[in-house]
Amino acid sequence: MSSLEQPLGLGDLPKLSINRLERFSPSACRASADDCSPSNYKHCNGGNDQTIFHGSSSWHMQGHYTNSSCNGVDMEFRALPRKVLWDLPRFVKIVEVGPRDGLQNEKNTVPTSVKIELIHKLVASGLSVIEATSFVSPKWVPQLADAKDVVEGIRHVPDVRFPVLTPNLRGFEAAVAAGAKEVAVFASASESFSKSNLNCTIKESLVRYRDVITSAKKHGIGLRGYVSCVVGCPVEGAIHPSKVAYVAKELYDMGCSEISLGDTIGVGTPGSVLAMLEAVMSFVSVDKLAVHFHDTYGQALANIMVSLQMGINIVDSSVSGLGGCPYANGATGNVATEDVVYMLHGLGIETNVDLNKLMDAGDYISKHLGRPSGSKTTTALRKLTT
Ligand SMILES: CC(C)(COP(=O)([O-])OP(=O)([O-])OC[C@H]1O[C@@H](n2cnc3c(N)ncnc32)[C@H](O)[C@@H]1OP(=O)([O-])[O-])[C@@H](O)C(=O)NCCC(=O)NCCSC(=O)C[C@@](C)(O)CC(=O)[O-]
Repeated sequence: MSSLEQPLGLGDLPKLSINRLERFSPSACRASADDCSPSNYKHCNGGNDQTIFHGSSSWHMQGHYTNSSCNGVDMEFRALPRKVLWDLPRFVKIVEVGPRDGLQNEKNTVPTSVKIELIHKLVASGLSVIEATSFVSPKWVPQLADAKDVVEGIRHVPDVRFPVLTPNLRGFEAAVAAGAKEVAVFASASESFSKSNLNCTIKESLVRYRDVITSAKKHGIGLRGYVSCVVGCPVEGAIHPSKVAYVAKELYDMGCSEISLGDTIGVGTPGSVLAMLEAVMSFVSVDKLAVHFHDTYGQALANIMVSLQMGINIVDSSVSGLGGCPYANGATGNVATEDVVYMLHGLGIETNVDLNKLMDAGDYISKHLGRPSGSKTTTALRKLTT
């Protein structure tokens, strides 16, 4: 990765003639950098060893902290970034949903071989969880009618989890027969969306999922649960947080080990997301929660940030920002994985993902689809390097 491709932290802004930002300049801290090394941070921050010093790049957050905490220049800023960033996780697990959520909404069906190659490229970037496909009715989602062949094509790949969506027992059995080791069930917090997406009420979907979950437990199959429309529904409008909390709790109590909260149409803002998370977190422990944002209104990264601040450390995203739900009018793609990785690395949060290789995967699928990447990071970096 060239230096241009490294995520920029606040320390990259010394040229701005804004006084407050100048005080964050890494050069302002250089003289005292040794004193402020991560190993000495305990001393610098008054003995508290909780720290976000976990990146190694010079552009990660430590320059920012060492500067403000050790040279005595700016005590005001020592407290401020800590207040805002202190509780961020050290590591975020990214659940890549591009091959499933991303491709289920494409006008033209993507060939199986391209899907498999995309998954291999995503694996090469370091992603450890990649949602591969769905075992749903091909009449409802023809784009994923080749689910069995996709699973067959990746089943030899070691050390990576490949969950697949299953809407009922029939889908579950087909997934297991194909070799899937992990499945996801998907309910909705909106009655109308449940009807349009699953052709049943929320209650009926939960009854179906009880069977799937019982069977999954018997077979030792991993289980994820989705709640969609967690902030808004294309038909009903705003969704009350209590409805989300109810469905999340039901799925969790039935045995889903992770609950992904989906803003299916991307209408959430940090304010509405916060209220929703607070309600859900009253019933489901935060370490079992993931967030899944579509970027329809450009709010996804802000929503992820507030989720991290709430303690969530699992984020769903889609390479190149592919995606959308065929049964949610107006929903655009998921937040681009490249943009999420760029932001997280800029915050000094580890992901184990190689941004360059991830962008290669994005280029591959974008080229196949005949349109530019939906990732702003890729667009910016490709301009710099060509
Ligand atoms: C649930 C059903 C099947 C009900 O669909 P239905 O029409 O009510 O069910 P049915 O039992 O009457 O079956 C209809 C036909 O589908 C067959 N069938 C039935 N089940 C299966 C199966 N598993 N696999 C393959 N075939 C199946 C069944 O055999 C029958 O075939 P026919 O007799 O007509 O030839 C249908 O509504 C469906 O497949 N829905 C899935 C829609 C979907 O995948 N939507 C996108 C998911 S994205 C999402 O939910 C949001 C999320 C997770 O991404 C998070 C976020 O973004 O917020």
